[in-house]
Amino acid sequence: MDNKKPLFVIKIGGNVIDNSENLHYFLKDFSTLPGDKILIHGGGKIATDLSHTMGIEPKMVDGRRITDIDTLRVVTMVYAGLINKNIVAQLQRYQCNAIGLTGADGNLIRATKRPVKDIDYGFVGDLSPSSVDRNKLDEILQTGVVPVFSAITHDGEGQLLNTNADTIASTLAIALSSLYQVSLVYCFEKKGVLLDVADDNSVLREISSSDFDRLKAENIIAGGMLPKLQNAFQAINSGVSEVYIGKSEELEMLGKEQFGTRLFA
Ligand SMILES: Nc1ncnc2c1ncn2[C@@H]1O[C@H](COP(=O)(O)OP(=O)(O)O)[C@@H](O)[C@H]1O
Ligand SMILES: CC(=O)N[C@@H](CCC(=O)OP(=O)(O)O)C(=O)O
Repeated sequence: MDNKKPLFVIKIGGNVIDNSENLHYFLKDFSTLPGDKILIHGGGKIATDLSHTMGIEPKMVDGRRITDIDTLRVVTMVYAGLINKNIVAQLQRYQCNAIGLTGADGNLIRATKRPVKDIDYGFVGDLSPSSVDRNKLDEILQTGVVPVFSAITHDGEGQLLNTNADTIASTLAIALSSLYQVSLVYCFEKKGVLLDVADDNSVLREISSSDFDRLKAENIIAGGMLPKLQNAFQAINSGVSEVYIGKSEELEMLGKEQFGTRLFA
């Protein structure tokens, strides 16, 4: 029997954040989840829209943003400022005492600038489980305050780095799995991993890593779902107790009814 305390590590994606009604609905449900919890948010869609407005052409390769110095300024303003502080304020409104963080705050997540190979991603951070100061994060959790992480980390040498929010969520979940019984939940705008991406009723209730390989080969899983599932399977294979992917507006079903897609090793 696992007698570790339960912990929810929940990630919310950019398409939900872009819709204030859906975001508020999600935050209300998030605030009522019992026990310890951490929220990680993206915001890629808003950063892309603002980049266009500012005359900076966004460039994505394999789901990762090429982050030159101007783009780093935009994503820091958008993720660590605008979105992070709005989410924290909304959570306070629902009596959920939250604290907004980047990886630089409290030196909680230290990343490594992605090495230049075929592609120079610029100021993009890569993570490993040792990137996370799990004891410091545990101290924050024990105060009862809910950490809310944006997609910004640092390298310990004064450089901020743009870091994929799905990867931050799985890395935090893995790092904390030695202290907690972690449920990692990816919330986005669809009902789960779908057999037909245009049909919200085609949810696959369970997928294993061999199903993932097959669905990838058949092109049923594509785009942003590929890195999300890679991160999610890494978590399930590295000590995280359970991993779900589902719709942000259905979070209240978690632990009560069937929520989204559950992953199996
Ligand atoms: N089989 C699939 N089931 C669900 N979504 C899929 C599938 N294949 C591709 N996708 C796409 O993946 C997207 C989710 O990835 P992404 O946009 O990175 O998520 P997030 O909003 O959490 O950052 C969905 O909006 C959908 O268009
Ligand atoms: C390096 C990198 O790609 N970082 C991501 C971070 C934000 C993110 O992950 O947002 P979503 O969850 O909304 O996609 C980006 O700038 O798009």
